[in-house]
This record gives sequence, structure tokens and C-alpha cells, in this order.
Amino acid sequence: MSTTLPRPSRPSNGPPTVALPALPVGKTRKSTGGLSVPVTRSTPSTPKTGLRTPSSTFLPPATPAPTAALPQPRSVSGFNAAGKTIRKTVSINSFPQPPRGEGRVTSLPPSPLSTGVSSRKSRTPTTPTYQLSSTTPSFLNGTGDGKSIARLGGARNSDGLISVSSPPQSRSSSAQDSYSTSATQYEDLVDAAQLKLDSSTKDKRMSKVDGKGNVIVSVRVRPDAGGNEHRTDGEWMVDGRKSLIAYNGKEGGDYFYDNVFTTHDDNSRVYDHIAKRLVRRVMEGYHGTVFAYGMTGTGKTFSMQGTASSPGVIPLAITDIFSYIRETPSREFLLRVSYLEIYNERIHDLLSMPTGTQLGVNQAQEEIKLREDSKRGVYASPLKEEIVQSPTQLLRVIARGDQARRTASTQFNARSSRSHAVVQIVVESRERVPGNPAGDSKRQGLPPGGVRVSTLSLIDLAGSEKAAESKERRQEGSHINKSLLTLGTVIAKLSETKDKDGKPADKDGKHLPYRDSKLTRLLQGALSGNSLVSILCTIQIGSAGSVAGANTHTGETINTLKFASRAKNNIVSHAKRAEEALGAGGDGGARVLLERYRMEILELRKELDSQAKGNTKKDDEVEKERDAKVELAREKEAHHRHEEQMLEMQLARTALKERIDHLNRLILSSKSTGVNASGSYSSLGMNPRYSQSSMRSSLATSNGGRPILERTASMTSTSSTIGRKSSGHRSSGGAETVLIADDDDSLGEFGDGTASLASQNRALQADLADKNRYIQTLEKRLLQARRASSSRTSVGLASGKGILVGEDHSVSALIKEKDAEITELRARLDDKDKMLTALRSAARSRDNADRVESRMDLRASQLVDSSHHHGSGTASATGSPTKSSLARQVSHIRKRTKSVDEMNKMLDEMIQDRVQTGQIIRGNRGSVRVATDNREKLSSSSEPPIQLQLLSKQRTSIIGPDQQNSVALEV
Ligand SMILES: Nc1ncnc2c1ncn2[C@@H]1O[C@H](COP(=O)(O)OP(=O)(O)OP(=O)(O)O)[C@@H](O)[C@H]1O
Repeated sequence: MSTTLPRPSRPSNGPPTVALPALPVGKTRKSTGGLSVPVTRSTPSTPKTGLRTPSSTFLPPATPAPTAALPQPRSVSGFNAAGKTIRKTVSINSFPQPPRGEGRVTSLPPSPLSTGVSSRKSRTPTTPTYQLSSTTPSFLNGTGDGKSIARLGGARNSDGLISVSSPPQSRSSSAQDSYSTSATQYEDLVDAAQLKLDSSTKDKRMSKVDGKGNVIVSVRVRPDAGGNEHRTDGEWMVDGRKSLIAYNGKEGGDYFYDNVFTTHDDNSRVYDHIAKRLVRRVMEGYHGTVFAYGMTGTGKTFSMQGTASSPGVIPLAITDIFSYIRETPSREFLLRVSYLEIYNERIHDLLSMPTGTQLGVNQAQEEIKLREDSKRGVYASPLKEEIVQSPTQLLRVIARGDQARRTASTQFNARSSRSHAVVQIVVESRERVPGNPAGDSKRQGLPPGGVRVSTLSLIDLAGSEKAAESKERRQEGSHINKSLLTLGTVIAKLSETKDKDGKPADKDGKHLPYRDSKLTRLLQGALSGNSLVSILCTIQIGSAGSVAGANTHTGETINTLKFASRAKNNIVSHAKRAEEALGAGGDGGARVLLERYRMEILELRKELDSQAKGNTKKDDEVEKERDAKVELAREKEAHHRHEEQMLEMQLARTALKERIDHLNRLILSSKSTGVNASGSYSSLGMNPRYSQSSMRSSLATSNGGRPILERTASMTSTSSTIGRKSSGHRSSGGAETVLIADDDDSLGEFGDGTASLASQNRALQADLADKNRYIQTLEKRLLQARRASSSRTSVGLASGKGILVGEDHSVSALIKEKDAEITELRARLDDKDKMLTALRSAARSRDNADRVESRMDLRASQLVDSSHHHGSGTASATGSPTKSSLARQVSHIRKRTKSVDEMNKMLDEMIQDRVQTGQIIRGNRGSVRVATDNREKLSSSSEPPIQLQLLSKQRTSIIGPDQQNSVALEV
């Protein structure tokens, strides 16, 4: 047997896809028991002259032209006269494609499967004389949803599912140009006039259906290998149009079938007439069985599988299955396929076996048993089922099974199938309408209605064989023959009789021997009426080159024809559309994958949704967490910035506070110095008043207010800048007393000169140290501020948020301000240093002057005392030249002191002038410094700074210019 898998190909104007027409019921010929007795042949035309043919021109040419008289040539694909599409060409290669609705495609690309179909179709007659058969209803228009109509006007139901009842046996008796098989004729028996039949009429009619229309029996004649088919012994006549095979010899007679295919009919035509509509019905929910029966080598496998150039029933059925799916968008389908063989009465799973298994090599495989289920009927288990999604995939699966099938060479077939092979395609389908509001919770989201499960069984039986050479062949043959015999027996005994249990029984009420063979057991459902059945019997009418061969063939052929007749007459099908299964149980349960998968999909979707929700929640949480982190970081950064700002402010405040404290301390010191009776001195330059007195007060110490200088009455004027050492002797002049009283506010005017200077020195040094500390503090804080600023700037840069320009400006402004302040302080310090130096120098000069003065006083007093001591007469008499000279000296000194006061006054005035002219600046702390503008001028000019001038003048005024050198020397 050839296992070549035909390439998927379909004619461009392939078989019609309209509803399967009603299968023809048995002809009106009589059946004589189990044997189909040929009807009386009225016109055996050419008896005993070889194969009889209706006429020499009876057999149609290979590609006959369409008859012009045909009103609706079947070769015309596309739209019929009524404008309805009637045919659609399908190619395996075209799968999968989106559904195209009900319309028929007329311009599909040519397919390799199209070979010969065109010619075949063109010669299909559509004799308009066919009428609706009211007596031979068919299942396909009875229990199905087809409409029982006859072709009167050529109209066709728009849904394409119209089928008509089986034609009467008295269909066109004209042999001329009559090449139609019964099925072919029905295809065109679609008549709008019959649409008048209302459904009730149809139902009544269909209630009488005997179910025979659900069984199609066809006979195919294989061409003789020797090419001498036309010159057989003349006992045979094959009339394809009449579906007649007439044998003129012994046990001769006319055999009518639903279809008779001559040697010229190809596989496509055979498929169209024996299986096409059955396949469609299977897709609609009916069980269907097609099997090929016949002697070995007569073309069973050729018909079922075909070749690459001429695909057989199986590949064409697969094509149509997917075509139907494509054209039915309202339903969803699931296909699963199994492939088994019955070899020597054992069942083997061809999809579980390794490919290339040789005959006789037993593969270890779990024994497959036949089981029976109320819903599934008889089925093999365990059996591998593969889910297929495309025709190519399905063909591949079947090809794999073919490879595993046992074949061997026999007398009549070099590659003979030694087993019965059963391809089962299970079709699950369900409405695609979404939503199920009233459904139970478990089925929420599932479409309404259940899953429809139907099975298409495509069976290639092993060939019966009379003679076998080898023991192995004989053993195989005996099993094959036994099973075929049982099949024949069962079919022969089939009747509508039921036993007491309601099971099919023979006419005598006995059980049918289904269990006598695995084959009949497996076919039980189909044979007992649950399935649409199409039987293709293959014969070969030829001598095969030898008389013995011819005799063998004749005997086998007659046996086959008798088998076919029995099948036609006895098998009654009451096939019904499979119930739609819901939930668990039988076919409606675990085996209904569509339901199971849908449920699983729903479950998974729910899971996915919940996961997605969970993920969304998690995402939200993560996002919130991230936001919180970002916010926290921002807050931290802001906090950090705030802290820095606070620190800076704190620094600034601290600096200011210190400064304020310092100023306050100074002010208090100054005031306390001014009001303090103890006459304590403050440091220089802190008195806001820069008058002469302020100059004096600026000399106040800052050492805790401890009285450094004892204020005493002084002989010098109150305007003395620096408190000079009191002579320790109180002056006795009233004016001096006033002066002293007035000088309460003045600073140490008459304090101890030496102590005063030392105190001043200490005060100045303390002040200097104070300033230095202050400067250090400021510098430290400035450094800190700079660091903070730079770190913040770098943070700002690192975080990519830009440089904080505004803050930098403020910081730089602050820095500048601090710098300016430092500069100012330094300048002030410089001034003070200089003043200190000047004061020291002045102090030394004054000390010298004091010493000189005290010496002179001493001398003067000594002189006065001595003059008094020597007698007044002497002194007065002589006029005492010494006394008078001393008096002159004292008066001279006093004059000089007076002139110093005047100088001081002048100096004050001068300073005041300078302040007014802006040459010097009087600071807040009472200091005096040269204006910045003038500083350069001053430094560049030869004129000494004002303070130096002042001190220089003071010194000059105190000791006189002429004594400077000597004073300096004394120091
Ligand atoms: N109608 C036909 N046209 C052309 N060749 C055919 C036809 N029928 C059969 N053959 C050829 O005859 C040979 C035998 O056919 P096939 O193997 O199909 O017979 P079979 O009935 O399956 O035999 P077996 O029962 O032994 O398996 C094959 O080479 C096949 O190509």
C-alpha cells in the first residue's frame, strides 16, 4: 500500500461546499436476502463481450465538455443564476485564513488539487427532470437542518445548507449523457419551489424517514493494470450515470448503488460524492464513518489516501474540515486526531509507534482495549490523541501513522495493507458568542450552550485475500478475512429489530455478533445507526492477465458487490446531532477539551488578572516607597540646607552678638570709666566721642573695671589727653579744685602717670588680644561658612539640580562683608598699634618731663626754703637773685604746661576739622582712622598720619622740641 501522503491540493473550482445532499436510499431493486440480487436487466446490451458498457460512448471522455443543454453546469464555480454562490475552492495551502462569510469565493488561486475536477464538474449533468423524492427521505434533510427541496427552478437556499431527499430510483433512465451519480444529482436538486414546503410538512415527512438516506454505498471500479478493462469477458457493464453495475455471468444481475465510479473517475470526484457532505455534517455535530471495503489491491488505500497528484478522501476531508472552520466564525473548534490499526485482531496505536516499523516486528506497546461508554459508544483506550491546528499538521500526523502501519507484498498488491486502519478525527465545537450572564459562576465568561463533540472515522480496511503464499500472510489473511466476514455477517443481520434491552438485534431478536471481531466492535456505533455511514467498495473487473486471476477477481468482485448491497439495504442510521455537552461526564466532561481548555483559560486569566492586580498594587507600593524615599531625601537635603543656613545665621548672629557684647562691654566700660569714681580706664578707640575728652576716655582700661589710675587733682588742665601722674600733692588753688571737680568726667587727668601708662599699655594689649581673638573667631567661622558653601555647591552639582546661585551670592556677599570687616579691624588694629607705640613714646617723654619737672620743683622748693631759711632781710634785701630765677623757671614751666593745653585744644579742633572734611573717620567704637580714600594719599605723601602728628604735637608740646632729644636719651 502506498503510504505516500498526497500533497494538499484542491481544485480551483473544487467540489461544492453546499450542504450535503440527501443520500440516496436504496434503489428500488429487490434485495434477496443478504445477497443483492441483480434486478432484471432489461437491456443487457452486449452480453458476454467483455465489460459491458451502456454504449461505446457510455464512458465519458476524460475531459468531456459541459453539455450545452445543462441549465446550470456544475463546472461553473461561483455564483449561480440566482446570484448565490454555490461553490468554493479550497486549498490546504490557503489555511488558515479569516472567515469570509457565507459568500463563495470564486477567484481563489488554483490549487494542485484541482486536477481533473474541472472536467469532472463540467460533465455533471443536471437533468431538470429530477423531482423531489417524497418517498425516500434522507437523514441529511430529515433529522438534520437541511431543507427538503427538489430542483425545479434552479434556485438555491442562500445558506448553502440545503439538501434534498434522495432521488427516486426512477431517476433519469436515459443512459445518454447520464453520468451523474445519485449524490451528484441531488446536489442540483435544489429548487426554490420546494421551499414552499413548510417546516411542519418537512417534519412530518422526516418522521417517516427510515434512515437509509444516511448511508451511502458506492462502488468504485479500479482500472485494470493491463489496460484491457474494456475487453473483459463481456459479462460486466458499469454505468456510472445509473450507478449500475451489471454482471451478465453466473449469479449475474444489475447492481445499483448510490454511486458507481468507473475507472475514469478520480479521487476528487469520489470524495465529493461519498464523503464531502458527510464531512460537513460531522462538522455540524453528527458522527460520520467512511470506510473502504474490497479485495486486496483494488484501490482502497488509493481511494482513502490517494497520491500526491490525486489526494484521496482523507486529505480532502481534512481540507474541508478546516475550510468549514474558516467559514464558521460563529463557532470555535478544537480538533484532535487518533490513528489506530487492527492487526491480527490486536489494536495498535499508530501515533505511539516508532515510524518505519517493519512487518512482524512487535513493538512493546500497552495493549489497547475497546471500551464502551454510554455517550462515547465503543472506543479504544488508551489511545493517543493529538490536537491539531492546521491541515498540514493533521496530514503530518496521519502520515506518521501511515509510516507505522503494517504493509506487505501480496499476490495482488506489492504494498498491501495488512491491517484495518482507523483515522478518527474528533471535532469539538461551541458557539463563540461571548458573555453568559445567566450562567453559573464556574462558567462565567463562557459562551452559552455546550460543546458539541462529533467524530469522523475514516477507515481503510485490509483487503480480503483468498490465497496466500506465506504462513504469515495466511495468518494475517485469516484474521483479515475473519473480521471482514464478521462485518459482512453483522451487516447482513442488521435490521431495525431491537432486543428486549432495546439493543439492535437481528431479525430473530438475537444479538448481533459485534464482539466477534475488533473491527465490528469498533464499527458498532456506526453500524447500529448512530452515525452517518459512507461505504466505498472497490472492485477490479479484469483478468489481470490470467484466467485464474480473472476468475478470482470475479468471485471477489461479486462478493464485494453483494456486501455493498447488503450494507445498502440493511444499515439504518438514526444519527442525530451530538448533544451539546456541559460540565463533566462522558464526552461532556473530561474529554471535552474545548470546555476544559476554556475553563483553564478562564482560570488562568483570573489568575493573571489577580496577579496583575497584585503587581499593580506592588507597583503602587514600590512607587509610593520610591516617592517617599525621594521625598525623604529632599527633606533631608532641605533640612541639611536649612541646618547650614541656620549655622551660618548662627555664626553671623554669634559674631554679631559677640560684637554687640563687645561693644556693650566697651560702652559700659567707657561709661563706667566716665562715671566710675575709681577712675578705671578703658581701652582706646571705643568711645564714640572723639573729642579731646573722648580721646581721654578712650584710654579707659578694660580689665574688669579695676581702678588702675588713681585720679587725683592735677595741676595740668583737664584737657590733658593722658592722665599724668599726680604730683601727690594737692594743689591749693581754688581754680584747680574746680578743675579737678570738672575733670571728674575726664580720664585720669591727674592719675598716677606711671601707673596710668602701664595700665593703658595692659589695656591696649588686652584689647589687642581681644581683637585678635575676635578676628580668629571670625576667620574660623568664615572658613566654616566657606566649607559649608563649597560642600553645598558640590551637593547641588552632584544632585544635578543646578548650582544654588542665589545662596552663593549671599554667601559671597557675606564673605565679602566679613573680609571688609576684617580689613577694617586690621586697619584699626594697625592704627591702634601705631597709637600704642606713640603713647608709649609719649609716656616715656612725659615721664622724663615729669622727672625734670619734679626735680625743678624740688630745686625750686629748696631754693624757696633756703631763701626763707637765710632770713627774709637777706632775701628781700638782696632781692635774692636765685629765688627770683627759680620763680621764673616755675612760671616758665607753668606757662609751658598751659601752652600744652592750648596745643591740645588746637589738636582737637584740627581733628574735628578733618572729620568734617572727611579726611578721617570716626568709628562707631569711638576710634578714629584715616579715610580709605585718604589713606593712600597720606601714605604717599610725606605727611605723617594724623595720630602720629597728633602724638608728635603732643610730645612736642609737652617736652618742647628742643628737649626731645635729651628726653629720648634719658628714656
Ligand atoms: N483507481 C485507480 N487508479 C489508478 N491506480 C489505482 C487505482 N486504484 C488502485 N490503484 C493502484 O493499485 C495499486 C493497489 O492499490 P491499493 O494499494 O490502493 O489497493 P488496496 O485495496 O489498498 O490493497 P490492500 O488491501 O492490499 O491494501 C496501487 O498501486 C494503486 O496505485
